[in-house]
Amino acid sequence: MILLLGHTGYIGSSFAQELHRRDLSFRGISRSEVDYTNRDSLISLIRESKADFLINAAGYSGKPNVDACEIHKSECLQANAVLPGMVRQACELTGIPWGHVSSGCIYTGRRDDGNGFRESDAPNFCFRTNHCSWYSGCKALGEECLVGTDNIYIWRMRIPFNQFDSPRNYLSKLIRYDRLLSADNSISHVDESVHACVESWTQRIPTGIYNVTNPGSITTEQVTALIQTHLLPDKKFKFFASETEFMNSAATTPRSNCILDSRKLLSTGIAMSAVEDAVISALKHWRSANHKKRLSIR
Ligand SMILES: NC(=O)C1=CN([C@@H]2O[C@H](COP(=O)(O)OP(=O)(O)OC[C@H]3O[C@@H](n4cnc5c(N)ncnc54)[C@H](OP(=O)(O)O)[C@@H]3O)[C@@H](O)[C@H]2O)C=CC1
Ligand SMILES: Cc1cn([C@H]2C[C@H](O)[C@@H](COP(=O)(O)OP(=O)(O)O[C@H]3O[C@@H](C)C(=O)[C@@H](O)[C@H]3O)O2)c(=O)[nH]c1=O
Repeated sequence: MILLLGHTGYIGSSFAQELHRRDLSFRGISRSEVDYTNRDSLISLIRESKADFLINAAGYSGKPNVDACEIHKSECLQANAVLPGMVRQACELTGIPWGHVSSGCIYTGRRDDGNGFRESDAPNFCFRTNHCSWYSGCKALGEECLVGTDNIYIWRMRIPFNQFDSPRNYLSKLIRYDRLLSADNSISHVDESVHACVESWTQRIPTGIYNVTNPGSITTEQVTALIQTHLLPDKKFKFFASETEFMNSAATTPRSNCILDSRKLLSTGIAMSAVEDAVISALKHWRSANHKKRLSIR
């Protein structure tokens, strides 16, 4: 039996669907039902439910985006840095393995050799290095609280998207933002990523950190061109002249635009589609928010 923390969230609900689709026995837990942020409550829950795996998809990601984490600093710190360390204690004391949803947003740019960041590379967009966002700093701290843990999968996703129009979907965001930042990013098709995370447990691949992004990277301009080709041929996109202009007019905190190397996951036999193919697939199967009519442009 799998315990799923944060099943009401954007990423957590995708895990719930994937577990349901596979007919795997699981129980989604919400803080309103059991306060899993309390270590003893979580330990009791693990013991009573006889769980043999736990997925932590709970966290504070900010709505509509990470700018909100600059205002709600204590919630972000508690949910992204303190909670993982507390879940670690509960899982270690009860002896169950677990998976933690982390973020590739603890990096910026690419490695000095031009390649994507590997799982073994130290974060370079965190409180220990440069000027990072509060969110990214807290996510990196959360991973620090897990150093030395056995029996854990740390799944790093980035900028989720899929075929369902939603305020959290990267494709929906690009369609709706007034102006766009030019960037090159590794991104995660949510359904494929969650499938890969669950697969890592069902196949019992070696535990550790995994970058769970679609192989490769994609620029904002490439994504908008694909949106025009496959969904909205008449849509015009406007871009910021620079990151400075983006920061001055649309954002309060810097964004982590970065490239991750996802070959470690692939080496275990778990494959995700190339990033451009994943974006095209989402656009070809696009479903508007009410799942009935196609997204209308302003
Ligand atoms: N969305 C994204 O772009 C990405 C998210 N992630 C990570 O995935 C995890 C989930 O994010 P996402 O699904 O976007 O977040 P959501 O806000 O959609 O859901 C998070 C869930 O976490 C639970 N939660 C526990 N503590 C808190 C708290 N203090 N404040 C708010 N919610 C809390 C809530 O469930 P309940 O109240 O039912 O217990 C909530 O539904 C986070 O760790 C995030 O860092 C990683 C990469 C990308
Ligand atoms: C606000 C804004 C962002 N962008 C760009 C910046 C960035 O490249 C991309 C996404 O930025 P947003 O601010 O929408 O999303 P952001 O909150 O930065 O998204 C991040 O959330 C956390 C939870 C994660 O873990 C990350 O993986 C990532 O998904 O869109 C624009 O082009 N125009 C805008 O007006």
